[in-house]
Amino acid sequence: GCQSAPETPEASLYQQLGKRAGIAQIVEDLLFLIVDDERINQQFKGVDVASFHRNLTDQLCQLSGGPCTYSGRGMREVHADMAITDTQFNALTENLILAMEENGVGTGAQNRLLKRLIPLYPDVRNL
Ligand code: HEM
Repeated sequence: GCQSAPETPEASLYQQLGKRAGIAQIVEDLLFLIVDDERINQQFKGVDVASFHRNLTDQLCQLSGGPCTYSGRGMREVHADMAITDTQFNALTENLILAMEENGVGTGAQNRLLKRLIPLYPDVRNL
């Protein structure tokens, strides 16, 4: 096969997202999209934006193989009382994709990140 790439896939996804600074920008743009999205913005009323931004950035950084440690709460615990619907889950995913598009992340890298988020789905939906 063509296994000549020296980096691990994890390190390369982190690079493709623009390292922690790039991920922080994606999360900032995601926050603006969330605020404008009537399907989900009511869920975010009263949220500590700075801490949400830091924790989500660390989580995506760690998930993409970067040198970050997520120090927020567990996904099930955080989202348990929100009664998040499939429509809302998909709306957030759509906004994340848009935020990645806005930051020039390629489709392949987008899909690799989404693939790593899929295992969190049952926790976020409290299923
Ligand atoms: C794969 C999907 C998701 C991931 C990876 C994710 C990740 C996170 C993370 C890392 C935090 C911060 C936790 C902390 O500060 O301790 C958080 C908080 C939050 N999430 Fe999600 N989330 C997802 C889906 C959703 C959806 C679909 C909604 C609602 C539409 C949502 C609403 C919230 C809200 C409102 C908070 C703030 C909670 C608080 O600070 O009290 N999340 N999420």
